Amino acid sequence: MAETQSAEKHAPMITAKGLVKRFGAFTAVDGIDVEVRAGEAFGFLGPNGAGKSSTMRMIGCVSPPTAGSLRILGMDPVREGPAIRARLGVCPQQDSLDLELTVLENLTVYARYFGIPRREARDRARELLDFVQLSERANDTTEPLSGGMKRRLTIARALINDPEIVLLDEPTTGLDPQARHLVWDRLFRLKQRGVTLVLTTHYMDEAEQLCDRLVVMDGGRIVAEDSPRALIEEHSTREVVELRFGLDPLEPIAEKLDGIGERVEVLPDRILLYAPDGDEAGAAVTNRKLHPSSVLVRRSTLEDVFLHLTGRTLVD
Ligand SMILES: Nc1ncnc2c1ncn2[C@@H]1O[C@H](COP(=O)(O)OP(=O)(O)OP(=O)(O)O)[C@@H](O)[C@H]1O
Repeated sequence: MAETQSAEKHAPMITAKGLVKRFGAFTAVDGIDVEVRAGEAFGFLGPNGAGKSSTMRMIGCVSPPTAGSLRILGMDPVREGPAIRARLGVCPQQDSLDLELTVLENLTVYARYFGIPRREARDRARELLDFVQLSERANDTTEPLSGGMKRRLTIARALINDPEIVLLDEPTTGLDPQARHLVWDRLFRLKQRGVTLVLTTHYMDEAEQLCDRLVVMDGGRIVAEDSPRALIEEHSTREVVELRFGLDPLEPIAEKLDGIGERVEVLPDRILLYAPDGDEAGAAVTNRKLHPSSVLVRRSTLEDVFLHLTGRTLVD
């Protein structure tokens, strides 16, 4: 018995092997392998169209896989969808709140889908509004809430059934920086409570802030998988020098940087010089009598990892 419990405790929450989603002749998810462990925050990072939402919808048991295998909490999403959904919280990309209901009612009405008794639903709703810092708005209609408040309410709603896994599809897209930080803070606290978080994002800073591990997706495939730090160590240098040269053509300038740092990338508006020591690389540029209009030395990010792996930027 103890052995079974221990095995269950360490069993992955989600396992996908060779998972495929096709829409007609188009392959949106092209044979991905993923394992999400209990208590971690796991991310799918990639640009628009990478196949992140299609993957999330399969995990959320609303879209059947075309091929491959998928197990969620040890169950099959096609045959055991309702049993899985009872233990999942889902925060979709578009808020789907009932704008005419009050903030509190959005939670209590949703609780009915899970058969939560009225009184318990009310208590839990109040507790969750406290958690997402919306208690003061409990009896207001939902419509006039700001985007950030609506997103926090959607997160609270996803928690009404006390889920073991919470799926968040682009949790902060469209929010201003302050609202994003508030959402990140709540999600971080949720993780501290032991809830497993699975999120998609095309913001590299969000992935770095929240994810213990992530997969980088592009064109329906996984191009890399690890912790944010390990991905940066493996696929980039410690520092990056961003060089701008006004309107001068950049390719001929980039050729003159040969031998400085480890790698050069030319973007439409700037040159990125990858080097362990950015200041040293910046000085070497000046020594070659090149005169950039601006020089910025920064640490490598997941954006640099994505650029290195795919040759493209995450957010155009
Ligand atoms: N129901 C559908 N029918 C046809 N094609 C679809 C459908 N859903 C998604 N796709 C296509 O599959 C590809 C992957 O879409 P998906 O929404 O999974 O990407 P994503 O990485 O989540 O991007 P986004 O951030 O835009 O949601 C896209 O090219 C999209 O147009």
